[in-house]
Amino acid sequence: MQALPNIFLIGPMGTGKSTIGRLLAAELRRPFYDSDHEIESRCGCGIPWIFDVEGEGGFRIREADVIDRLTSLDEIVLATGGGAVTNATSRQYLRERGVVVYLSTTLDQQIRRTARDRNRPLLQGTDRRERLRQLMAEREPLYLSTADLVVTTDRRSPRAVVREIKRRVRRLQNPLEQDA
Ligand SMILES: Nc1ncnc2c1ncn2[C@@H]1O[C@H](COP(=O)(O)OP(=O)(O)O)[C@@H](O)[C@H]1O
Ligand SMILES: O=C(O)C1=C[C@@H](OP(=O)(O)O)[C@@H](O)[C@H](O)C1
Ligand SMILES: [Mg+2]
Repeated sequence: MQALPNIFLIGPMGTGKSTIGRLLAAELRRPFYDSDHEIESRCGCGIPWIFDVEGEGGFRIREADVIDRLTSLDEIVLATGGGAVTNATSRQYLRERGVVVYLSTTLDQQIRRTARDRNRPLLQGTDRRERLRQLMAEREPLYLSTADLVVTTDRRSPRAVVREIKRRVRRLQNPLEQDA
């Protein structure tokens, strides 16, 4: 069976990119990368620290560099951060270097799934619902224009989402084949 291309996951905070990416990579027996984790390990510091010291602009510079490096690899699964698509060059690299899957979810699910997390600076000290709604309004066109596939993660377990991604990516590769 034909090897799957690189698979890049995009979408808003809390949609499940990091969780599902890790599971998908394990099922496909290929390396998994999370751009946030890569940024933190290269910097030796946490994302909140980067936002505090270098601002969102500094974080985006780091993120664009990491996206370029990771999308240059072969046969990987990459979970990007929710704002990676705000960089036009990153969008180009994602589109050119693999299959891009937009994991979509509802605002309620985003709120529920990010409720206990303190590692997302953009959500600290704000009206979380309003902030997430505003980010989605700005970014949804970028998700849609960058993605090859859209897969919802609502009311679906991570494993069910992984099955759906595998099925849809294989169908993208072999449109004439009956679903195995
Ligand atoms: N399909 C899903 N159903 C329910 N909870 C999920 C699902 N996918 C992820 N989660 C949970 O939502 C939270 C955010 O997931 P995460 O992978 O960090 O999202 P992202 O990387 O897109 O911000 C985590 O606690 C994770 O366990
Ligand atoms: O939406 C965003 O701008 C961000 C999303 C985060 O990643 P997740 O989408 O994995 O939470 C992380 O990159 C940073 O906090 C900024
Ligand atoms: Mg993540």
